[in-house]
Amino acid sequence: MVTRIQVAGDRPYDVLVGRGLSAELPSLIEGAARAAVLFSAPLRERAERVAAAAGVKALLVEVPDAERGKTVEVAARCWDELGAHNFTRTDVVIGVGGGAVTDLAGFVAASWLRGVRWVPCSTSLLGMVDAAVGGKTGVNIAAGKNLVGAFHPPAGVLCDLDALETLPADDLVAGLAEVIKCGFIADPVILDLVEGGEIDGPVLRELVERAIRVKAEVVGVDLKESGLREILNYGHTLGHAIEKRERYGWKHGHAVAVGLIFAAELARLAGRLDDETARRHRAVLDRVGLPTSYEAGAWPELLSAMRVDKKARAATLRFVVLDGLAKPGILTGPDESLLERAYAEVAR
Ligand SMILES: NC(=O)c1ccc[n+]([C@@H]2O[C@H](COP(=O)([O-])OP(=O)(O)OC[C@H]3O[C@@H](n4cnc5c(N)ncnc54)[C@H](O)[C@@H]3O)[C@@H](O)[C@H]2O)c1
Ligand SMILES: O=C(O)C(=O)C[C@@H](O)[C@H](O)[C@H](O)COP(=O)(O)O
Ligand SMILES: [Zn+2]
Repeated sequence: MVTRIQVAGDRPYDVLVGRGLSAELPSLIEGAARAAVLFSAPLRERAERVAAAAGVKALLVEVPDAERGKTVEVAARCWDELGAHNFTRTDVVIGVGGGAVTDLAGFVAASWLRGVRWVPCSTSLLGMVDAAVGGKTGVNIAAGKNLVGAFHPPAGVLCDLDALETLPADDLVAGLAEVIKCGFIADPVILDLVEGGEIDGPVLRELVERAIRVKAEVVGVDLKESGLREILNYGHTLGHAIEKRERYGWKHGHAVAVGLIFAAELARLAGRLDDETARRHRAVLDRVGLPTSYEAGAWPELLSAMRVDKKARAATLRFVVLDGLAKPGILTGPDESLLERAYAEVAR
């Protein structure tokens, strides 16, 4: 069974969730003569199958794995490959991999000839529920996470659940951080499911579909993050600062997990969130094995890294917080002392 979740916008597209989805690819890239298939080493076999299923001349482009591939230098190498093979505006870019590869593939597509079509074939939980949906593409630079990029929605998204069978357990857990984020900002049934028992088979599929629906609803009305879309950044202000401090060696989902607890404590200390909902953050993240603390001495460096967060306006930091379960809002310009007290709750 294939589930289709539509994402609205100027050019609406579908996110397909199911098994063995390669046969859906040709209809998404109709009119293309060539496809560049970007992948990293662990996904070579899958990328070769996707390339064969595309039904057009395919150029396989291997990129470094995980965050090592999400750089300007790797993007430039991809541009050179497209140039060497005379890729034109009717050709397409396909990303086969987790969020890092699809963010890179989307960025290469957004920037090549000022924008060509692209399709993420997402292979990680985090990629399916978040990175592949919504058209945020980009790379990291020394100054911070995802600081160079473009909004460039895909032609369609393939979430082949078969891929999750080879996903390392640690990466499945990392993906749950974004699923749980969706539970807190919009769909508490997600939290009930995660708290309820084993996360496999039909429960995993339900979680994937529910989280995609949360994201699709939001990006369908606010592609460029002029308001509502900011809620998807819940937990990311501190999360991205941790990733930068770790030189992108921490998994994104792990950093977001710590960031979610920080944001919950911030809201609780600001008098906006009740104790029980704040406590639930730690409990649910802990339950699935996500990290819930970070180095105490890192605070000054993290505070400075948060200043390049995309939600900041001039010198004013802004945080997504909750005013209750599934009631996201913005906390603007909190005192440094409040931020420090919230950090003390995650510091070890
Ligand atoms: N664009 C967005 O809206 C958005 C949203 C959320 C996250 N992101 C980005 O996504 C990235 C994180 O994505 P991620 O958690 O998928 O990490 P990732 O892409 O680094 O993948 C994690 C690891 O899993 C491996 N892997 C992926 N699928 C596999 C499979 N099926 N079988 C075996 N190995 C597999 C990868 O090769 C990698 O080693 C971050 O860069 C983050 O910033 C972007
Ligand atoms: O799609 C969004 O919008 C999000 O904020 C989703 C996040 O999970 C994701 O990590 C995103 O890449 C962060 O975006 P950024 O603009 O803060 O870099
Ligand atoms: Zn994220």
